[in-house]
Amino acid sequence: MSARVIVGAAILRGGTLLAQQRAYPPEVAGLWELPGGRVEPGESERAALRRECVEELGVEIEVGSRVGPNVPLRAGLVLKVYSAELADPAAEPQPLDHKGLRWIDGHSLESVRWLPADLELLPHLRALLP
Ligand SMILES: Nc1nc2c([nH]c(=O)n2[C@H]2C[C@H](O)[C@@H](COP(=O)(O)OP(=O)(O)OP(=O)(O)O)O2)c(=O)[nH]1
Repeated sequence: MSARVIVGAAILRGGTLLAQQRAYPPEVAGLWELPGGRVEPGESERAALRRECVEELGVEIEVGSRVGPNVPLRAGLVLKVYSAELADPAAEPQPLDHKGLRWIDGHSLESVRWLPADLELLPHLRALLP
């Protein structure tokens, strides 16, 4: 069976990248990740990203192209990241399911406490920022 896919959105606005801080489970609470989550059976990866961003952030996004490689997570799961923008640039994402949100510039990217898998993607995320 192929690995189940977790999609992550690298949402860009004004030269910054949106990150969200996990509230649970305890072993990763306080660490930062990209908005996203599991692709449901029969759902496209882009549709899953749009759904997750409505659920987690309360905003619509436009999904762009793939960013970086597939990153294997624990057995049977793989993380795939896509670039994205807010459909309405004036909309303000809300941390509906997370501890907090942060718009990160290129200089701060490395100092954020990311989930381990996301560290592998940092050079690719850095390349999206001025
Ligand atoms: N959304 C997201 N998840 C990530 C990233 N990096 C990373 O390792 N993950 C992991 C954390 C979770 O194990 C999984 C995402 O699943 P999820 O967002 O549905 O998290 P969850 O634990 O609430 O879901 P579940 O397993 O209870 O269904 O992928 C990332 O940048 N964004």
